[in-house]
This record gives sequence, structure tokens and C-alpha cells, in this order.
Amino acid sequence: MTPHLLVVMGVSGSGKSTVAMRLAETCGWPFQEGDSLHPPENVEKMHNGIPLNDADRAPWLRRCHQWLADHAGSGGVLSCSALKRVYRETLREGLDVTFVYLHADPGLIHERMEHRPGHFMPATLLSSQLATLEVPGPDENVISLDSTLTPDEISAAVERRLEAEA
Ligand SMILES: Nc1ncnc2c1ncn2[C@@H]1O[C@H](COP(=O)(O)OP(=O)(O)OP(=O)(O)O)[C@@H](O)[C@H]1O
Ligand SMILES: O=C(O)[C@H](O)[C@@H](O)[C@H](O)[C@H](O)CO
Repeated sequence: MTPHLLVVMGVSGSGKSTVAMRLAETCGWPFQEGDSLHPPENVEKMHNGIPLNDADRAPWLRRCHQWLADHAGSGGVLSCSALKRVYRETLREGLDVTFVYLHADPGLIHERMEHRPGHFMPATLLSSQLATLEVPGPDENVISLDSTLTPDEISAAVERRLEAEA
């Protein structure tokens, strides 16, 4: 398939990392975990149950954008919450980016967060993630999918959409 830049987005626990890894594997494009691009202070803050603000997220979004820019030729898949429209504008600056938005019932996401082992993000931060989320609009080059589908089903649905648009 023609190389694409994909950003798998959504609130914490929606399944971004799982789906982004699967997509990268099946499409043969590099994967980047957006959480790994956070400065340590951001991770510490979230670990302590404090939501990030716009200023905290600004340097992280620049790094995410840089990663995308570095992969514009080869294609790539980035997991990144990209909760607000302005954040997505930063990510797509000068680039052709397709967002994959994973949505699900908050109760189910909470359940997933409580049961995943060894993650720095406490489930108590889900409510602030949901409050911050601005659902991407149809003008944002977005593929919206229900994250209760299996990662394989989501990945296949994204591939079908990308192929249909080619
Ligand atoms: N499609 C799915 N169906 C069932 N379980 C899933 C699915 N996607 C992810 N999960 C499970 O839900 C939990 C959260 O997934 P994941 O860590 O990928 O979410 P995330 O959005 O990347 O979270 P964060 O942003 O907090 O890192 C994990 O335990 C994962 O195994
Ligand atoms: O914008 C944010 O608030 C953050 O990116 C979070 O979404 C986390 O990084 C992630 O989801 C952790 O699990």
C-alpha cells in the first residue's frame, strides 16, 4: 500500500497503542509510541493523577510532529491521544496525516485501564481525558472506529478505507 502517516488517537485506554502496533505490523510501516515522546515531567504528572494542560502538551506535540515529518516518505503509525482540534492541527502542519479515532463506552475504557498491568496512567484520569476530548470532525481526515472491535478488525477496516481512497 502507498505509505501513509497515521495517527491513532483517542483517550487513554481506548486502545491506541494496541491498534497502532497492529497497523504498523500489517502495513509494514514504522511504529512510534506517542507516550515515549513525553518529557519525563509529563509522565510524572500523569502518574501522580494530575491531568496535563496545553503548556505541558506543547513540547510533546512538537516532538510527535517531528516524528511524523521524519516519516513522510516511508509512512508511519503514531499512537497519540491528540485530544483537541488544535493539537491535531499541530500534528498535521505541512503534512498529509490520516487520524484513526478509537471510541468506546467510558465504562468499558475504565474497565480496561483498571485491568492493564504496569501502566503509569491511573484510571482516575479518564474523566479529564473525556472532558478534554474534542471529537474529530468530518473535515479532519479521520477514520472513526468502535474500539470494541478486535485490533485485527480495526486494522482491517483502516486498510480497507485507505485502499478505497487510493
Ligand atoms: N480492541 C481491543 N479489544 C479489547 N481490548 C483491547 C483492545 N484494544 C486495547 N485493548 C486492551 O485495553 C487496554 C488499553 O489498551 P492500550 O494500552 O492499547 O490503550 P491506549 O489508548 O494506548 O492507552 P494509553 O494512551 O493510556 O497508553 C490494554 O490492556 C489492551 O490490551
Ligand atoms: O494528552 C494526554 O493527556 C496524554 O497524551 C495522555 O493521553 C497519555 O499520554 C496517555 O493516554 C497515557 O496513557
